Amino acid sequence: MPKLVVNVDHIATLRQARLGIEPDPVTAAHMAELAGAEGIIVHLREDRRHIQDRDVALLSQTVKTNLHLEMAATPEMQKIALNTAPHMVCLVPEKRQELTTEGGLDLRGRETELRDYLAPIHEREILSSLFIDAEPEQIKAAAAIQAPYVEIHTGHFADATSRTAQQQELTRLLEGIRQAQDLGLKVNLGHGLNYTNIYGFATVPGIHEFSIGHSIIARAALSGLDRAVRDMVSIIKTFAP
Ligand SMILES: CC(=O)[C@@H](O)[C@H](O)COP(=O)(O)O
Ligand SMILES: NCC(=O)COP(=O)(O)O
Repeated sequence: MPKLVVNVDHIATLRQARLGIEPDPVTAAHMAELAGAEGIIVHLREDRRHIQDRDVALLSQTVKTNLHLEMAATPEMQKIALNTAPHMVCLVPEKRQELTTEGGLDLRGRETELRDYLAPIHEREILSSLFIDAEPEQIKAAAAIQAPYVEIHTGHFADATSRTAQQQELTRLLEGIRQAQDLGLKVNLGHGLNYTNIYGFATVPGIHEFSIGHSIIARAALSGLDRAVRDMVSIIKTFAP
């Protein structure tokens, strides 16, 4: 059965609105784990718009399941990853002006660079994942970089504005998932997934994890974090193994 890994970035977004101390993403992570999350994700952005270095340091000591650190492939983030030793790092693209992640990494021509970038992380026995679009060239490049996981970007599927467009995006994702699995990559899915669109993946075999943040935190704002996580866990537990 796929795991639910909860991204607590937007607990920190609310905290940073007043540059205060609450709500604390560290507390939220613990609550999410108690509610059934099998991992916690934080995206330490270069601009620190939400998750702070303090959050990553504390979470690396307090998360009982698995901590996933999303980060740009920079020397600063490599040093932080090596110092905090999360269970997994996920390399994601970043643009300061973006509202949220807009797409996957472009791996083409960067195979050697990223394989070298990940080498010290792998030496510390930290797993790695590459956040990519479901494009054949990107999936082939991910296999060449030898990161054990890919996280296939589901944002275009989530943002589709018609059923036809959503079905086209879902078909593209399913083809990408199959190609990645055929190349021996473990497949996670994430970005923009919610309590409705996630059913598109209910019968897809071999998905390792769903990385979900915004929709869970949005529901939590109205019905509480425990309920929001339990609701998503109860959906995913009905999915194909
Ligand atoms: C990579 C991804 O899709 C998200 O996990 C990422 O965290 C989105 O960035 P924000 O959390 O800043 O919206
Ligand atoms: N990598 C995707 C993630 O961690 C959460 O993305 P979202 O659900 O906040 O869009």
